[in-house]
Amino acid sequence: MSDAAQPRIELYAERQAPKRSALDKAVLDFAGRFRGALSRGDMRRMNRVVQRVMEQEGELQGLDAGALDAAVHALRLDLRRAPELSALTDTQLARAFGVVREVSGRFKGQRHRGVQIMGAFAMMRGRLAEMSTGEGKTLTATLAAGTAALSGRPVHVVTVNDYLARRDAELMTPVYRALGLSVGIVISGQKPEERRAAYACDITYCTNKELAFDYLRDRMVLGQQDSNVRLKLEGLAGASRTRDLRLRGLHVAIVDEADSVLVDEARTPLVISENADGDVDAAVIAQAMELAAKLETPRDYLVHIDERRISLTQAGNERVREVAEPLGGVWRGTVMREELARQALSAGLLFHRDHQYLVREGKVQIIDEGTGRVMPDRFWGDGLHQMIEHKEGCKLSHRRATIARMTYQRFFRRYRHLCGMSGTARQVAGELWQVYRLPVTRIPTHRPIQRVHRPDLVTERGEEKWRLITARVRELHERGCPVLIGTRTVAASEEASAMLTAAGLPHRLLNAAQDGQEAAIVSEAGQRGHITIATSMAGRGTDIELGPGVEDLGGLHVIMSERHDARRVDDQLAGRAGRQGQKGHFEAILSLDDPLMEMDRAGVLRAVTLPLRKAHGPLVRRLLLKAMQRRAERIHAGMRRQLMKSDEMQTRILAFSGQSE
Ligand SMILES: Nc1ncnc2c1ncn2[C@@H]1O[C@H](COP(=O)(O)OP(=O)(O)OP(=O)(O)O)[C@@H](O)[C@H]1O
Repeated sequence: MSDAAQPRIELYAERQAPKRSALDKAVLDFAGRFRGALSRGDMRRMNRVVQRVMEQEGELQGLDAGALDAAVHALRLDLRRAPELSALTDTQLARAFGVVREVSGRFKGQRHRGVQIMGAFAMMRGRLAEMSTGEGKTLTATLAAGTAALSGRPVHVVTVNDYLARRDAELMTPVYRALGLSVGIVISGQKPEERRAAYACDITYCTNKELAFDYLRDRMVLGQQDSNVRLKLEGLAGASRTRDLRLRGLHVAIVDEADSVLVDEARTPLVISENADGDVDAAVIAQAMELAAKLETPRDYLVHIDERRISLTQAGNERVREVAEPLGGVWRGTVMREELARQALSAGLLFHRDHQYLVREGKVQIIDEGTGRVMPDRFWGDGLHQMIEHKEGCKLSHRRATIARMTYQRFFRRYRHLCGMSGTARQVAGELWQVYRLPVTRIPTHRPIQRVHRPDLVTERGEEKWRLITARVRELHERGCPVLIGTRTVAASEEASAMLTAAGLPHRLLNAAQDGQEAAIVSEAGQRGHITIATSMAGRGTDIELGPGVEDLGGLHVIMSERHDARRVDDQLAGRAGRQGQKGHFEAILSLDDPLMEMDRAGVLRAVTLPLRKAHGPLVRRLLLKAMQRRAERIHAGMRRQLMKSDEMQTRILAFSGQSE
């Protein structure tokens, strides 16, 4: 790329949060309600860009290889003049999309469709393009990533797991290479030099987790100040400190599965910890667990299942003091002993094997409840991990100390240009605007959706539910229809597998395994006669191709056996059927025994609605479960707000002591 003009990009660029008054913020939050829907004018502009791209098709297809290269070169020179991505005009975008589309047609055999051009246009305008599952988001990203990279800005294409990062990068590399752009991949297990080399490429495909942690490590090198200013001030370009940096700043992020990355993952803070000096005091852990066994609910403590929290009552505090104070040591401090008691109660009551964690090779490994995947490198803090290890009879792991911490919310807000794609973002549009100032724009589908949604079936009891599911699966299987059964947790998928095995129905079970294997199994789920069980999130982002003759049988049949805490995850599961205008069926077979009903802690709603359920049956049961799901969504949104608040507060406090990031 030495032939092109030097891009005028900043060293380690990132956006500084604008200082706004509370009133300004409130006005902006309010205005956001109207930002998602495109105005008629915006719509006209978007359609005009699509039209202009299509109009160039003849001219561009007529170019020979040399002439197309020259067109790419001219485009690059033109795009590099823009001081900001947002300054690119519609005419420039239309030309860029036209050229990238032609290159994609020649080197990949796929020309972007009108709706994909719309999605890319929305992203170049700093929006989140909501495109239904199966609409080809991977290809859509090439228009935006290619254009942004040709303008000289480092682009990060962010996705949810290693498998997808690698797969998407490899799939699209022919297009980028033909545009003269280099592509890097950042996934887990890579060394710092490999990462640095990948981030030095024009376009880097990476997972949100690796990216955010690499940034966090860079911040530890750079310290607190505005990094760009600091680099300039200290004249560090080329000096040793920049050599330690991994990224080149936060210029452009294109986030795939954006609701999962920006909203769901945002519930967990990013923490870099290291093995701390000294072992965990095994005696204290054992004492805490013994103490917890002596406490009784509701006298001593209350369990808040929905918020996953335990609180001690006045009597409980007193009891803890009585039992623990004589033990001496850490037990003498009131705050400490109450915290230990709460943690020990949580370890026993809120964290369950095969739900929140697995025990593998004598180690407690956390399960990501959203994806059902195991996260071997994560640990619960404040002694909780060790208490669970104690409970399971495992060897206690090392004590860990936090050395840096931040949230995804804070991280992604720092991008100069943030945009994304998702099949399901509308339900969290308010939050995406409030947190990231990212409006959601709905893009129409390429072909009309043919998926049939059957009404939910809700039984009173779990056993009845599984009987119905097994019967339905058998009926479909006998006709040769492929069936995909979605469960919420690993444990539930195993239960489902046991049921089907008992019923003599051959199936493939997919949970918490490797992403690559998962994707392979999910992608085969559309073959005639296949039965597949998967946790709701497994295989997200993988295409399910229908086998020969399967469309005539009604396409893939998806059965949801449990509602997830968020409607979006259910919608993702439904979207596995009827992709790209193909035929497909979706139905939910649920029960009032499902864990979602735990939200109804004391069973009040259940008791109140019992006569109604008797009189009106299924409808009331259906509404009851929906109400619980809304409640779960509200609680989780509250937890994310709380995390953001505490993150902001901590930044303010730590900024004084110079420890944050
Ligand atoms: N313009 C196109 N021409 C031909 N085939 C296309 C085009 N765009 C996408 N496809 C094909 O459509 C299929 C679905 O694409 P992809 O998996 O990217 O969808 P998606 O929107 O990411 O789905 P999900 O929301 O489930 O992640 C792929 O097989 C892809 O090759």
